[in-house]
Amino acid sequence: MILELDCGNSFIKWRVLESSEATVRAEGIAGSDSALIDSLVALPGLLLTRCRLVSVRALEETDKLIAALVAVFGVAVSCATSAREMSGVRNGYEDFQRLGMDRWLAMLGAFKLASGACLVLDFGTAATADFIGPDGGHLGGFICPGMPLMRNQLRTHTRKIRYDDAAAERALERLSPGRTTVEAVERGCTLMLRGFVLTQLELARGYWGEDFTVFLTGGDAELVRDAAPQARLIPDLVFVGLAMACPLS
Ligand SMILES: Nc1ncnc2c1ncn2[C@@H]1O[C@H](COP(=O)(O)OP(=O)(O)OP(=O)(O)O)[C@@H](O)[C@H]1O
Ligand SMILES: CC(C)(CO)[C@@H](O)C(=O)NCCC(=O)O
Ligand SMILES: [K+]
Repeated sequence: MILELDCGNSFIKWRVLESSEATVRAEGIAGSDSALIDSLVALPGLLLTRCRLVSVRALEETDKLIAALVAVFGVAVSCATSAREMSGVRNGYEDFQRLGMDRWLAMLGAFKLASGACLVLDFGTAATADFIGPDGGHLGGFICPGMPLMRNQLRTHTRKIRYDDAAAERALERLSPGRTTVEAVERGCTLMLRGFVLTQLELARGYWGEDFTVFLTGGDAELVRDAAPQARLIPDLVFVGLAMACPLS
């Protein structure tokens, strides 16, 4: 069995594939290294042979997680690393190593699935957009605060914005102007993200007319779905790219 890990800034997304790589045996989201290991240890019949991992965390943090995986499961871990070019995609950053690995892998996955120009939109801790031309050339992208950061900045820097997660979820049943604090904040931030999507779509149309594929990914992709009904919602887009960047054999 193969363990795949996407270590973001807030959560670790994980899944276990059968060795054939054809079926997902188990998957989940962990808030910490130890929570990840607990979830894995609790899986019945787990027999890991390999592990592939992508991280946007600091090197020391990532190394610590790898050491723990090696210690607990005795598994070899291969880590996705930056490249100037891979699978027909050319990194557009001035310094290619500075481009977030999650963005790079999502781009590889998207270009493979689209075989043409694509706009990749990822909604996690940060919201990101990346533009890949029909020839695989990455034009660059944008990074903005995602839903968790926008909401937490408001909570942190105001005195009267306080509410719990349950109220936040209920507030998003509609997007009409809020009549409570929680509605006003949750709906306001959601509309900001939708505005971000519309702006990116406009930019992409400027480059490629209607000839491009839009990909939505990340934990909060559902929040902006209505703003891009033509988009392909691919929650595991980073994992598609991870398998390309870290082939096992
Ligand atoms: N089961 C879940 N557990 C945790 N967060 C979830 C879950 N489902 C959806 N989310 C949403 O996903 C968001 C986090 O997104 P995601 O996990 O893609 O990114 P991340 O790991 O925090 O950050 P990064 O952008 O660095 O990948 C949170 O705002 C949360 O609302
Ligand atoms: C932008 C995030 C935080 C999105 O997860 C990540 O891709 C990252 O840390 N990137 C490094 C900076 C950059 O991509 O320019
Ligand atoms: K991400």
